[in-house]
Amino acid sequence: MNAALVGVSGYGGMVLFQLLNNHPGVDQVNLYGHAQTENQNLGDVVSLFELGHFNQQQIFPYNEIQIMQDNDVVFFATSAGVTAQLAQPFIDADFPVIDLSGDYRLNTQALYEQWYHKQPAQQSALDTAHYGLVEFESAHNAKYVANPGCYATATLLALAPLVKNDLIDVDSIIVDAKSGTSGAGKKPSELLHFSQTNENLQVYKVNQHQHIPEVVQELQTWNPAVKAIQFNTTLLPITRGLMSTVYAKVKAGVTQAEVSEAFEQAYQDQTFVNWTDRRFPTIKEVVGTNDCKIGAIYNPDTHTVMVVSVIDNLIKGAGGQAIQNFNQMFNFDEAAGLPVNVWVP
Ligand SMILES: NC(=O)C1=CN([C@@H]2O[C@H](COP(=O)(O)OP(=O)(O)OC[C@H]3O[C@@H](n4cnc5c(N)ncnc54)[C@H](OP(=O)(O)O)[C@@H]3O)[C@@H](O)[C@H]2O)C=CC1
Ligand SMILES: CC(=O)N[C@@H](CCC(=O)OP(=O)(O)O)C(=O)O
Repeated sequence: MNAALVGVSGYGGMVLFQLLNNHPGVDQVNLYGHAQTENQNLGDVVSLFELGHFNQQQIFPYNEIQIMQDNDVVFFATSAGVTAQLAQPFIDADFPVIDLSGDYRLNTQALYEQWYHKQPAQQSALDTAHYGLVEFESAHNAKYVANPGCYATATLLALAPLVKNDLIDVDSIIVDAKSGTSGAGKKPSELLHFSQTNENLQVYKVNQHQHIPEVVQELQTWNPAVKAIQFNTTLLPITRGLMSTVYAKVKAGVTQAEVSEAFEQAYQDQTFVNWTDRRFPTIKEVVGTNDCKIGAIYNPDTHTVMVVSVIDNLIKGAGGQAIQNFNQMFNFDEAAGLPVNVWVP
Protein backbone atom coordinates (compact mmCIF):
# COMPACT_ATOMS: atom_id res chain seq x y z
CA MET A 1 0.00 0.00 0.00
CA ASN A 2 1.23 3.53 -0.83
CA ALA A 3 0.60 6.45 1.51
CA ALA A 4 0.73 10.13 0.56
CA LEU A 5 1.80 12.73 3.11
CA VAL A 6 1.25 16.47 2.74
CA GLY A 7 3.16 18.64 5.24
CA VAL A 8 6.40 16.72 5.94
CA SER A 9 8.16 20.05 6.60
CA GLY A 10 6.10 20.60 9.77
CA TYR A 11 6.69 19.04 13.19
CA GLY A 12 3.68 16.73 12.95
CA GLY A 13 4.60 15.70 9.41
CA MET A 14 8.20 14.90 10.36
CA VAL A 15 7.05 12.51 13.08
CA LEU A 16 4.31 10.96 10.95
CA PHE A 17 6.74 10.41 8.05
CA GLN A 18 9.05 8.38 10.30
CA LEU A 19 6.15 6.33 11.69
CA LEU A 20 4.79 5.61 8.19
CA ASN A 21 8.24 4.48 7.03
CA ASN A 22 8.28 1.91 9.85
CA HIS A 23 4.75 0.66 9.17
CA PRO A 24 4.73 -2.97 7.95
CA GLY A 25 1.69 -2.35 5.71
CA VAL A 26 3.15 0.68 3.90
CA ASP A 27 5.29 -0.08 0.84
CA GLN A 28 6.02 3.51 -0.09
CA VAL A 29 5.47 6.98 1.39
CA ASN A 30 5.04 9.69 -1.25
CA LEU A 31 5.55 13.30 -0.15
CA TYR A 32 3.74 16.35 -1.56
CA GLY A 33 4.31 20.01 -0.69
CA HIS A 34 2.60 23.27 -1.55
CA ALA A 35 5.93 25.12 -1.71
CA GLN A 36 7.34 22.83 -4.43
CA THR A 37 7.01 23.82 -8.10
CA GLU A 38 9.23 20.91 -9.10
CA ASN A 39 10.50 17.76 -7.39
CA GLN A 40 12.86 18.54 -4.51
CA ASN A 41 15.06 16.34 -2.30
CA LEU A 42 13.58 15.94 1.18
CA GLY A 43 17.04 16.49 2.65
CA ASP A 44 17.19 19.93 1.02
CA VAL A 45 13.89 20.98 2.62
CA VAL A 46 14.02 19.34 6.07
CA SER A 47 17.48 19.36 7.65
CA LEU A 48 16.43 16.56 10.04
CA PHE A 49 16.49 14.26 7.01
CA GLU A 50 19.64 15.58 5.29
CA LEU A 51 21.64 12.47 6.22
CA GLY A 52 20.80 8.80 5.79
CA HIS A 53 18.46 7.02 3.44
CA PHE A 54 15.68 9.64 3.54
CA ASN A 55 17.93 12.23 1.89
CA GLN A 56 17.14 11.24 -1.68
CA GLN A 57 13.40 10.96 -1.12
CA GLN A 58 11.55 13.42 -3.34
CA ILE A 59 8.89 15.95 -2.36
CA PHE A 60 6.52 16.30 -5.31
CA PRO A 61 4.54 19.47 -6.10
CA TYR A 62 1.06 19.21 -4.58
CA ASN A 63 -1.30 17.65 -7.12
CA GLU A 64 -4.54 16.02 -5.99
CA ILE A 65 -4.96 13.92 -9.15
CA GLN A 66 -1.42 12.56 -8.85
CA ILE A 67 -1.98 11.82 -5.17
CA MET A 68 -5.09 9.77 -5.93
CA GLN A 69 -3.44 7.95 -8.84
CA ASP A 70 -0.29 6.93 -6.98
CA ASN A 71 -1.58 6.27 -3.47
CA ASP A 72 -4.23 4.44 -1.43
CA VAL A 73 -4.61 7.05 1.32
CA VAL A 74 -3.53 10.64 1.98
CA PHE A 75 -2.43 12.11 5.33
CA PHE A 76 -2.62 15.88 5.75
CA ALA A 77 -0.27 17.24 8.45
CA THR A 78 -1.00 20.82 7.42
CA SER A 79 -1.82 24.05 9.22
CA ALA A 80 -5.38 24.93 10.24
CA GLY A 81 -7.42 26.18 7.30
CA VAL A 82 -5.58 24.17 4.63
CA THR A 83 -7.69 21.02 4.31
CA ALA A 84 -10.89 23.06 4.46
CA GLN A 85 -9.70 24.38 1.08
CA LEU A 86 -7.92 21.29 -0.32
CA ALA A 87 -9.74 18.16 0.81
CA GLN A 88 -13.09 18.34 -1.02
CA PRO A 89 -11.87 16.60 -4.24
CA PHE A 90 -10.78 13.60 -2.14
CA ILE A 91 -14.15 13.55 -0.38
CA ASP A 92 -15.98 13.74 -3.73
CA ALA A 93 -13.89 10.81 -5.01
CA ASP A 94 -14.42 8.77 -1.82
CA PHE A 95 -10.61 8.65 -1.45
CA PRO A 96 -9.39 7.88 2.12
CA VAL A 97 -8.09 10.91 4.05
CA ILE A 98 -6.57 11.19 7.53
CA ASP A 99 -6.41 14.84 8.54
CA LEU A 100 -4.28 15.97 11.50
CA SER A 101 -5.69 19.49 11.48
CA GLY A 102 -8.86 20.72 13.16
CA ASP A 103 -10.66 21.56 9.92
CA TYR A 104 -13.13 18.65 9.99
CA ARG A 105 -13.40 18.03 13.75
CA LEU A 106 -16.29 20.36 14.53
CA ASN A 107 -19.81 19.54 13.38
CA THR A 108 -20.86 22.93 12.04
CA GLN A 109 -19.38 25.70 9.91
CA ALA A 110 -20.49 28.28 12.48
CA LEU A 111 -18.52 26.58 15.27
CA TYR A 112 -15.41 26.34 13.06
CA GLU A 113 -15.60 30.01 12.09
CA GLN A 114 -16.14 31.04 15.71
CA TRP A 115 -13.15 29.11 17.10
CA TYR A 116 -10.67 28.94 14.19
CA HIS A 117 -11.51 32.31 12.54
CA LYS A 118 -11.01 30.77 9.11
CA GLN A 119 -13.14 29.79 6.14
CA PRO A 120 -14.84 26.46 6.92
CA ALA A 121 -15.11 23.28 4.86
CA GLN A 122 -18.44 22.41 3.22
CA GLN A 123 -21.17 21.56 5.73
CA SER A 124 -21.96 18.27 3.93
CA ALA A 125 -18.36 17.17 4.51
CA LEU A 126 -18.42 18.19 8.18
CA ASP A 127 -21.59 16.10 8.50
CA THR A 128 -19.86 12.93 7.33
CA ALA A 129 -16.27 13.30 8.65
CA HIS A 130 -15.35 10.78 11.35
CA TYR A 131 -13.92 12.08 14.66
CA GLY A 132 -11.06 9.65 15.26
CA LEU A 133 -10.65 9.34 19.02
CA VAL A 134 -9.50 5.77 18.48
CA GLU A 135 -10.25 4.19 21.86
CA PHE A 136 -13.91 5.19 21.59
CA GLU A 137 -14.71 5.82 17.90
CA SER A 138 -13.47 3.20 15.44
CA ALA A 139 -12.44 4.48 12.01
CA HIS A 140 -13.12 1.03 10.54
CA ASN A 141 -15.78 2.24 8.07
CA ALA A 142 -14.60 5.83 7.77
CA LYS A 143 -13.37 7.55 4.59
CA TYR A 144 -12.49 10.95 6.08
CA VAL A 145 -10.90 10.89 9.53
CA ALA A 146 -10.47 14.06 11.56
CA ASN A 147 -7.62 13.16 13.91
CA PRO A 148 -8.32 14.71 17.35
CA GLY A 149 -6.33 17.65 18.72
CA CYS A 150 -3.54 17.00 21.21
CA TYR A 151 -5.17 18.68 24.23
CA ALA A 152 -8.53 17.19 23.27
CA THR A 153 -7.06 13.67 23.19
CA ALA A 154 -5.50 13.82 26.66
CA THR A 155 -8.56 15.55 28.13
CA LEU A 156 -11.21 13.27 26.62
CA LEU A 157 -9.33 10.13 27.66
CA ALA A 158 -9.22 11.57 31.21
CA LEU A 159 -12.93 12.36 31.25
CA ALA A 160 -14.42 9.39 29.37
CA PRO A 161 -14.69 6.89 32.27
CA LEU A 162 -16.16 9.55 34.58
CA VAL A 163 -18.71 10.90 32.09
CA LYS A 164 -19.68 7.56 30.55
CA ASN A 165 -20.29 6.05 34.01
CA ASP A 166 -22.17 9.13 35.22
CA LEU A 167 -19.80 9.58 38.19
CA ILE A 168 -19.45 13.37 38.05
CA ASP A 169 -21.54 16.51 37.96
CA VAL A 170 -20.93 17.52 34.33
CA ASP A 171 -21.44 21.21 35.17
CA SER A 172 -18.35 21.16 37.39
CA ILE A 173 -15.63 20.15 34.90
CA ILE A 174 -12.43 22.21 35.03
CA VAL A 175 -9.47 21.38 32.78
CA ASP A 176 -6.01 22.80 33.42
CA ALA A 177 -3.86 21.69 30.47
CA LYS A 178 -0.21 22.39 29.73
CA SER A 179 1.88 21.74 26.63
CA GLY A 180 5.44 21.91 25.39
CA THR A 181 6.27 24.34 22.63
CA SER A 182 6.28 21.82 19.75
CA GLY A 183 2.48 21.78 20.10
CA ALA A 184 2.45 25.15 18.39
CA GLY A 185 4.28 23.90 15.29
CA LYS A 186 7.46 25.26 13.74
CA LYS A 187 6.47 28.88 13.12
CA PRO A 188 8.22 31.24 15.56
CA SER A 189 6.27 33.82 17.56
CA GLU A 190 6.73 36.17 20.51
CA LEU A 191 5.07 33.68 22.89
CA LEU A 192 7.42 30.91 21.72
CA HIS A 193 10.62 32.97 21.76
CA PHE A 194 13.29 31.20 23.87
CA SER A 195 13.74 34.23 26.16
CA GLN A 196 10.00 34.24 26.81
CA THR A 197 9.37 30.50 27.29
CA ASN A 198 12.58 29.47 29.05
CA GLU A 199 12.17 29.27 32.86
CA ASN A 200 8.66 30.66 32.47
CA LEU A 201 4.99 29.62 32.40
CA GLN A 202 2.49 31.42 30.16
CA VAL A 203 -1.26 31.06 30.15
CA TYR A 204 -2.65 31.57 26.65
CA LYS A 205 -5.91 31.53 24.61
CA VAL A 206 -8.01 32.00 27.78
CA ASN A 207 -11.59 30.86 27.07
CA GLN A 208 -10.71 30.96 23.37
CA HIS A 209 -8.89 27.71 22.77
CA GLN A 210 -10.10 25.86 19.67
CA HIS A 211 -10.15 22.54 21.54
CA ILE A 212 -12.94 23.73 23.89
CA PRO A 213 -15.77 23.08 21.38
CA GLU A 214 -14.04 19.87 20.23
CA VAL A 215 -14.01 18.43 23.76
CA VAL A 216 -17.56 19.62 24.52
CA GLN A 217 -18.88 18.15 21.26
CA GLU A 218 -17.45 14.70 22.02
CA LEU A 219 -18.55 14.80 25.68
CA GLN A 220 -22.08 15.58 24.49
CA THR A 221 -22.15 12.36 22.46
CA TRP A 222 -21.46 10.53 25.75
CA ASN A 223 -23.79 12.63 27.88
CA PRO A 224 -26.12 15.21 26.26
CA ALA A 225 -26.35 17.05 29.61
CA VAL A 226 -22.83 18.49 29.12
CA LYS A 227 -23.19 22.21 28.38
CA ALA A 228 -19.76 23.79 28.83
CA ILE A 229 -16.38 23.21 30.43
CA GLN A 230 -13.81 25.53 31.99
CA PHE A 231 -10.65 24.80 29.98
CA ASN A 232 -7.32 26.54 30.28
CA THR A 233 -3.99 26.11 28.50
CA THR A 234 -0.46 26.92 29.68
CA LEU A 235 2.76 26.85 27.68
CA LEU A 236 5.52 24.86 29.41
CA PRO A 237 9.26 25.50 28.95
CA ILE A 238 9.75 22.02 27.42
CA THR A 239 9.73 20.89 23.79
CA ARG A 240 7.66 17.68 23.82
CA GLY A 241 4.77 16.47 25.96
CA LEU A 242 1.46 17.57 27.34
CA MET A 243 -0.38 17.18 30.67
CA SER A 244 -4.10 17.65 31.09
CA THR A 245 -5.25 17.94 34.71
CA VAL A 246 -9.00 17.59 35.13
CA TYR A 247 -11.07 18.42 38.21
CA ALA A 248 -14.76 17.61 38.72
CA LYS A 249 -17.21 17.23 41.60
CA VAL A 250 -18.33 13.62 42.00
CA LYS A 251 -21.97 12.65 42.41
CA ALA A 252 -23.19 11.91 45.95
CA GLY A 253 -21.93 8.61 47.32
CA VAL A 254 -19.23 7.98 44.70
CA THR A 255 -16.04 6.47 46.18
CA GLN A 256 -12.37 6.21 45.13
CA ALA A 257 -12.99 2.50 44.48
CA GLU A 258 -15.75 3.33 41.96
CA VAL A 259 -13.55 5.92 40.26
CA SER A 260 -10.67 3.43 39.98
CA GLU A 261 -13.02 0.70 38.73
CA ALA A 262 -14.36 2.96 35.95
CA PHE A 263 -10.85 3.70 34.65
CA GLU A 264 -9.76 0.07 35.04
CA GLN A 265 -12.78 -1.15 33.04
CA ALA A 266 -12.34 1.50 30.34
CA TYR A 267 -8.66 0.92 29.69
CA GLN A 268 -7.64 -2.58 30.80
CA ASP A 269 -7.79 -3.88 27.21
CA GLN A 270 -6.28 -0.79 25.58
CA THR A 271 -2.69 -1.06 24.35
CA PHE A 272 -1.96 2.65 24.36
CA VAL A 273 -3.87 3.96 27.38
CA ASN A 274 -2.33 2.97 30.69
CA TRP A 275 -4.19 3.45 33.97
CA THR A 276 -1.72 4.23 36.78
CA ASP A 277 -4.47 4.30 39.44
CA ARG A 278 -3.67 6.69 42.31
CA ARG A 279 -0.18 7.46 41.05
CA PHE A 280 -0.04 10.56 38.89
CA PRO A 281 2.08 10.00 35.75
CA THR A 282 4.68 12.51 34.57
CA ILE A 283 5.20 13.89 31.07
CA LYS A 284 8.65 12.32 30.69
CA GLU A 285 7.17 8.83 31.01
CA VAL A 286 5.34 9.17 27.69
CA VAL A 287 7.61 11.37 25.55
CA GLY A 288 8.71 9.34 22.53
CA THR A 289 5.83 6.86 22.92
CA ASN A 290 2.25 6.55 21.70
CA ASP A 291 1.05 6.06 25.28
CA CYS A 292 -1.47 8.04 27.24
CA LYS A 293 -1.02 7.50 30.98
CA ILE A 294 -3.78 8.42 33.40
CA GLY A 295 -4.06 8.52 37.21
CA ALA A 296 -6.97 9.76 39.36
CA ILE A 297 -7.42 10.60 43.04
CA TYR A 298 -10.70 11.39 44.79
CA ASN A 299 -10.69 13.90 47.65
CA PRO A 300 -13.60 13.11 50.01
CA ASP A 301 -13.21 16.47 51.81
CA THR A 302 -14.00 18.49 48.67
CA HIS A 303 -15.93 15.76 46.79
CA THR A 304 -13.56 16.43 43.92
CA VAL A 305 -11.84 13.95 41.64
CA MET A 306 -8.53 15.03 40.11
CA VAL A 307 -7.32 13.25 36.97
CA VAL A 308 -3.88 13.63 35.41
CA SER A 309 -3.46 12.55 31.77
CA VAL A 310 -0.15 12.78 29.88
CA ILE A 311 0.77 12.22 26.23
CA ASP A 312 3.46 13.08 23.72
CA ASN A 313 1.64 15.79 21.72
CA LEU A 314 3.39 14.79 18.49
CA ILE A 315 2.75 11.03 18.81
CA LYS A 316 -0.46 10.11 20.67
CA GLY A 317 -1.58 13.73 20.17
CA ALA A 318 -0.94 13.73 16.40
CA GLY A 319 0.99 11.24 14.20
CA GLY A 320 0.66 8.20 16.49
CA GLN A 321 -3.12 8.48 16.77
CA ALA A 322 -3.21 9.08 13.00
CA ILE A 323 -1.45 5.71 12.56
CA GLN A 324 -3.99 4.11 14.93
CA ASN A 325 -6.79 5.53 12.77
CA PHE A 326 -5.01 4.22 9.66
CA ASN A 327 -4.79 0.78 11.30
CA GLN A 328 -8.51 0.79 12.08
CA MET A 329 -9.41 2.06 8.60
CA PHE A 330 -7.40 -0.62 6.77
CA ASN A 331 -7.74 -3.49 9.26
CA PHE A 332 -4.10 -3.60 10.35
CA ASP A 333 -3.14 -4.73 13.83
CA GLU A 334 -3.88 -1.86 16.25
CA ALA A 335 -0.19 -1.50 17.16
CA ALA A 336 1.20 -1.86 13.61
CA GLY A 337 3.84 0.77 12.95
CA LEU A 338 3.78 2.05 16.51
CA PRO A 339 6.35 1.63 19.27
CA VAL A 340 4.77 -0.17 22.22
CA ASN A 341 6.03 0.82 25.68
CA VAL A 342 9.27 2.50 24.68
CA TRP A 343 10.20 3.88 28.07
CA VAL A 344 12.49 6.84 28.63
CA PRO A 345 14.31 7.42 31.96
N1 LIG B 1 2.25 20.12 16.77
C1 LIG B 1 1.40 19.37 17.44
O1 LIG B 1 1.70 18.91 18.56
C2 LIG B 1 0.05 19.04 16.88
C3 LIG B 1 -0.40 19.56 15.69
N2 LIG B 1 -1.65 19.24 15.23
C4 LIG B 1 -2.13 19.78 13.99
O2 LIG B 1 -1.39 19.20 12.90
C5 LIG B 1 -1.21 20.15 11.86
C6 LIG B 1 0.29 20.32 11.60
O3 LIG B 1 0.87 20.83 12.79
P1 LIG B 1 2.41 21.14 12.93
O4 LIG B 1 3.19 20.12 12.18
O5 LIG B 1 2.68 21.37 14.35
O6 LIG B 1 2.50 22.55 12.14
P2 LIG B 1 3.77 23.21 11.45
O7 LIG B 1 3.49 24.67 11.42
O8 LIG B 1 5.02 22.74 12.07
O9 LIG B 1 3.70 22.64 9.94
C7 LIG B 1 2.66 23.00 9.07
C8 LIG B 1 2.81 22.24 7.77
O10 LIG B 1 1.73 22.61 6.90
C9 LIG B 1 2.29 23.00 5.64
N3 LIG B 1 1.42 23.99 5.00
C10 LIG B 1 1.14 25.24 5.41
N4 LIG B 1 0.30 25.85 4.55
C11 LIG B 1 0.03 24.94 3.56
C12 LIG B 1 -0.76 24.96 2.39
N5 LIG B 1 -1.47 26.03 2.05
N6 LIG B 1 -0.80 23.86 1.60
C13 LIG B 1 -0.09 22.74 1.95
N7 LIG B 1 0.69 22.67 3.06
C14 LIG B 1 0.74 23.75 3.86
C15 LIG B 1 3.65 23.59 5.99
O11 LIG B 1 4.46 23.63 4.84
P3 LIG B 1 5.63 24.72 4.68
O12 LIG B 1 6.76 24.26 5.55
O13 LIG B 1 5.97 24.65 3.22
O14 LIG B 1 5.06 26.02 5.08
C16 LIG B 1 4.12 22.55 7.02
O15 LIG B 1 4.58 21.40 6.39
C17 LIG B 1 -1.87 21.44 12.33
O16 LIG B 1 -3.16 21.53 11.80
C18 LIG B 1 -1.91 21.28 13.85
O17 LIG B 1 -2.92 22.01 14.43
C19 LIG B 1 -2.47 18.39 15.88
C20 LIG B 1 -2.07 17.84 17.06
C21 LIG B 1 -0.80 18.14 17.67
C1 LIG C 1 1.47 24.85 22.53
C2 LIG C 1 0.41 25.16 21.49
O1 LIG C 1 0.32 26.28 21.02
N1 LIG C 1 -0.38 24.15 21.14
C3 LIG C 1 -1.42 24.30 20.16
C4 LIG C 1 -2.08 22.98 19.89
C5 LIG C 1 -2.26 22.82 18.42
C6 LIG C 1 -3.33 21.92 17.97
O2 LIG C 1 -3.33 20.73 18.17
O3 LIG C 1 -4.33 22.57 17.37
P1 LIG C 1 -5.32 22.15 16.19
O4 LIG C 1 -6.63 22.11 16.82
O5 LIG C 1 -5.21 23.21 15.16
O6 LIG C 1 -4.88 20.81 15.68
C7 LIG C 1 -2.49 25.30 20.62
O7 LIG C 1 -2.68 25.46 21.81
O8 LIG C 1 -3.18 25.85 19.75
